[in-house]
Amino acid sequence: MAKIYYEEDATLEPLIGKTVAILGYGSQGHAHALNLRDSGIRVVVGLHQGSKSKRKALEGGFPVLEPARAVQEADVIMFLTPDTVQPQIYKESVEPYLNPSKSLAFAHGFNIHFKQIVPPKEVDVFMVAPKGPGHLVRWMYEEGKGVPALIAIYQDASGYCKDKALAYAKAIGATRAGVIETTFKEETETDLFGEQTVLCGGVTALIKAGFETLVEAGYQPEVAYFECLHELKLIVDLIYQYGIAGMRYSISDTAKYGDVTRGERIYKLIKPLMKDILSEIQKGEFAKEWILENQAGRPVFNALLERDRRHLIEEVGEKLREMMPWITGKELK
Ligand SMILES: NC(=O)C1=CN([C@@H]2O[C@H](COP(=O)(O)OP(=O)(O)OC[C@H]3O[C@@H](n4cnc5c(N)ncnc54)[C@H](OP(=O)(O)O)[C@@H]3O)[C@@H](O)[C@H]2O)C=CC1
Ligand SMILES: CC(=O)[C@](C)(O)C(=O)O
Repeated sequence: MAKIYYEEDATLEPLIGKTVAILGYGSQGHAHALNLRDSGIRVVVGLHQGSKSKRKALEGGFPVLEPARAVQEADVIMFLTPDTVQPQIYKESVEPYLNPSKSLAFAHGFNIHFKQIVPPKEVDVFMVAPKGPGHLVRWMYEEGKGVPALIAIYQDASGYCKDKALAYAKAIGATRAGVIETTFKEETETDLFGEQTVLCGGVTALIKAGFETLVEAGYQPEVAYFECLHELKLIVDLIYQYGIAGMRYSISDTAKYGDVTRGERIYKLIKPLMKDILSEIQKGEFAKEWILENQAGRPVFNALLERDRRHLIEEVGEKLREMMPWITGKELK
């Protein structure tokens, strides 16, 4: 089993007195910047001209600079912009100002693993990848807790790159929950797989298919919503806290029997598809498709998101959302 690093395994020392440039101030960016600063680390935010996030970063009390200026001021440069714009930012605003005293950091390994960014050998390159949405990274930190994270060391020119990565993980609260060391390859491939087949893509497919099956069979959309979305959180909360066995302890015997029989049929159908999707990721086919999609201006991305935005489940959700047990009762902003 992998070693898990906790608070006592990490020290902030490698970052004390240093400046971290957070490039981007979105889901992860705002959380890292606020948590780092609350942990006593100096933070500057790098945002592009006309950034919609600038107001929020200024309201957060951060110095907001052009990316190149932020990089020149920083000892650690953390890329928290969309993955698809990182190579251009690197070329234009980071690479010209690199020297052995600076470190590059990422929250996802995509651009390093797929060679969209190839750093010079003389700089440290590490990853601190929270295994959860950015807003939870901040909310959990504020509650004295943390979101677990993965760390990876791609280049250790200084000889103490891992100490820097653990210090960064500690500063954003991840060592409160636990940190596991991985590689850029393993994080990239497992993260892409998980978000496509189990988390976002997988669970949305299950919810939509279930909801549509019931509605098309003539049941009320509100009832279908409760069965296929609302209650999902409650069941997943049980799994999160007590495991699958714990969830099964709490549900009825009737539900358990349906789970282990009909669930088995679904499992057998989807596992071969999951293996195909993992293969596409490992061969770089997904990465190539996503890079080309962005070069073309995201036509498929925008069309499919708009299609889902108009889905009946969204309309019903708007009507029933206030009945949902909020994760934290906070507003996504
Ligand atoms: N979302 C998540 O929970 C997780 C994300 N990650 C990784 O974290 C990184 C950031 O993702 P995420 O937080 O979701 O990103 P978001 O889309 O939420 O935020 C992107 C931020 O980058 C800014 N930005 C866009 N273009 C530029 C630019 N050229 N220069 C500077 N800033 C720019 C945006 O500003 P504006 O809004 O004005 O465009 C915005 O503030 C990615 O590598 C992602 O894979 C890892 C784990 C989880
Ligand atoms: C939240 C998270 O880790 C994801 C789903 O992989 C992402 O947003 O990139």
